[in-house]
Amino acid sequence: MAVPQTLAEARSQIDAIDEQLQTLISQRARIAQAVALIKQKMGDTGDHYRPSREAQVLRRAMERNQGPDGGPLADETIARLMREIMSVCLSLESPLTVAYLGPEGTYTQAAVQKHFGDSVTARPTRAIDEIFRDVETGAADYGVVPIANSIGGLVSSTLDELVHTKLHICGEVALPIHHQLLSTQSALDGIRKVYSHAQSFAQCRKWLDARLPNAEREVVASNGEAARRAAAEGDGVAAIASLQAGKFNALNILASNVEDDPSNTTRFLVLGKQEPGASGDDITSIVMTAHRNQPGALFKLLQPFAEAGLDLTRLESRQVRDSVVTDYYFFIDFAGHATDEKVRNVLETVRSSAAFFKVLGSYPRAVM
Ligand SMILES: O=C(O)C(=O)C[C@]1(C(=O)O)C=C[C@@H](O)C=C1
Repeated sequence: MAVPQTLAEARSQIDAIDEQLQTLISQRARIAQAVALIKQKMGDTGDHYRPSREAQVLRRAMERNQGPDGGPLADETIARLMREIMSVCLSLESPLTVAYLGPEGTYTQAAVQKHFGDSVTARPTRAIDEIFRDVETGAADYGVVPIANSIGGLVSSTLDELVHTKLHICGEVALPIHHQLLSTQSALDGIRKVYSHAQSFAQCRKWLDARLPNAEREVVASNGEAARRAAAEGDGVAAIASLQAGKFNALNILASNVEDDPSNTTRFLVLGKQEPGASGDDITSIVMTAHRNQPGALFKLLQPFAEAGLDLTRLESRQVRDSVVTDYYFFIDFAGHATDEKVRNVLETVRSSAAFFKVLGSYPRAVM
C-alpha cells in the first residue's frame, strides 16, 4: 500500500484495512466455534481453554512482530491485542469464570485480565483459600493467586494451600506492580491514616517513612479493600492500591509509583483442574520434604536435576506448620514439562528419595 499523502487518502486506507480486519476476526471466531464442536466430538467434557496453545499463539505473534512483517508496535502490545482476540474466541467456545482475590481493583484482578483477557467473568473472593475452594467445587473454572513478590517475598497462604490442593498449576503471570497513594482529598497534607495490604506496605516502606512518617498504617485483606475504606472514610485517610482500584472507587492520586523498587513485580499462578500439554517452553513446579536426620538429604534431592542438566528457576523453603521438629517444604520450579522423558525420569528418581513429594503442575512459561 502506498504511503498516504493526504488525510483523506490515509482514512480511506484505514477504512479498507478495518474492513479486512473485521472479516478476518469474524472468520477466526467462526473457526473457534467449529473447534468447540470438534473438541466435543472428541469427547472433551471440560472447558475449551488450552493454556499451551494460547502461549504458542502469543509467542508466534511476538516473533512475527520481530520479523520482516513486523511494525512499529511493541511485542507486548501486539500480544495484548492477540490476547483479546483469543479471549473473545474462547468466550464463544466456553465462557469462563475466574476467581481472584477481591474486591474489585486488586492486582490479582489485573493479573486475571492480563492472562485471560477481558472476556471472562472475574469472580471476587475474600481470601486466598476461597479461590482454591471456588475452583475445587466448580464455582469457578480457574483461579488466580499471588505467589511471590520481588520485594515482599512469598505469599505464605498460597504456598500452604498448594501443598494440599488437588488443583494443578496451569499457568503463571508476571505483573509489574505500581502502587498509588489514593484519597478523596487532593493533597498529601493532613493524611493521618493509610490502609493497605501487608505486602504493599512492605513494598512502600521507605516512601512512607520519608513522606508520611506520622500516619498510622492499618493492614487490610487486600488493596481493593484499602481503596474502598479510603473512599468510605473520606478526607484524612489514604490507601496504597492500584490505579484500577483508584478509578473504581473514584479516588484522587496523591502520589504515583510509591513503591521503593521500580522493578517491583508480582508473580501469580493460574489454578485449574486440567493439566496443560507441553507448549515448547514450560515450567514444572514441585514441592517435597527431605528425610529427617540424613546428612546431605537435600543435596541428594537436587542432584538428579543437575545431572540431567535441568535448569532450576526457583527454590523456596517453608517450614512445615504442624511439625514438632523442624521440617521444611522445598518448593522448586525448573524448566521442562512433566511429559518430557528426561523430566519424567528425574521426577521418578526424586520421588523415590523424598519423604513427601508432589508435582504441582507443568505449564507454559509466562509469555508477556
Ligand atoms: O486452538 C484451540 O484449541 C482453540 O480453542 C482456539 C483458541 C484460539 O482462539 O486461538 C481459543 C481458546 C483456546 O484456549 C486456545 C486457542
